[in-house]
Amino acid sequence: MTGQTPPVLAVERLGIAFGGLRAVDDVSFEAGRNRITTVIGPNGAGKTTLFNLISGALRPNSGHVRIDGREVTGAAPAALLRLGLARSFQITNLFFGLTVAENLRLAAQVLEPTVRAFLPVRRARVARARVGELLERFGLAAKAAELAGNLSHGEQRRLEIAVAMASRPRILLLDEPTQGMSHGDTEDTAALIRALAADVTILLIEHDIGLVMSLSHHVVVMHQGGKLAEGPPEAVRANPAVQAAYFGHA
Ligand SMILES: Nc1ncnc2c1ncn2[C@@H]1O[C@H](COP(=O)(O)OP(=O)(O)OP(=O)(O)O)[C@@H](O)[C@H]1O
Repeated sequence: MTGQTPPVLAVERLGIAFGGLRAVDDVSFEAGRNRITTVIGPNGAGKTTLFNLISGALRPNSGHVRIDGREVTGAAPAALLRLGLARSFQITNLFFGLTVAENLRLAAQVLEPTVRAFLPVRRARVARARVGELLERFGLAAKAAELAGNLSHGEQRRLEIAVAMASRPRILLLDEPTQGMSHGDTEDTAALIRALAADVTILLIEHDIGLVMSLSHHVVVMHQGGKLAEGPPEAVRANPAVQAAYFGHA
């Protein structure tokens, strides 16, 4: 034993096959505490499948996922949320017919002590306080009473991240959080993600290489299910194998 604190999130030799296709093949890496670790790779490289394995949406055929050294492989998403792992989805995951505040309150309800969890919403003090914090932090206070379905695309993506943060997770998985955003919204969201890293360990899937370079502390490159390389952003970009497999393709 080294006596060192285990990494907040560790993936060890993780793998899953769909029929003959090894969608994630023997992938290992660690996400450092309060760091932004970004998974990149060409379409079909296995990034989303990797997220599905880590977040409990899929069970791996092989390998391990550990949170703070504790084995959580194959645990259900709700159990992982209780252990502090939250995920924001690439496909929008909001209730469009509810207001911004209501979406946040539903997600924050897990913070209520169990005995109060079924009390009327107006008495859920912890959840209500959390909603207030999130509205401020995510710049959504002016939209609190607006239906989520009426928000702009950029605001909806921001609300999704706020919903994922509602339970005060320690690990946040974000799947292409700036996809489809305008340049201005992308910049704002990048600043927001950077600020969030003060509180949480972030694992990101991102296609925008400029953003990957400016946001990430650590980059994991996937290719055909396997891990091709990992390291600091500049080192990864300079890696000839990465350039051939990924940056070489416009
Ligand atoms: N449920 C499934 N059943 C069968 N094949 C699947 C399933 N999910 C993913 N795949 C396949 O696994 C491979 C990896 O897909 P995945 O979506 O993880 O890639 P990705 O890197 O996230 O791609 P993109 O950047 O396009 O989102 C692809 O060939 C995909 O077709």
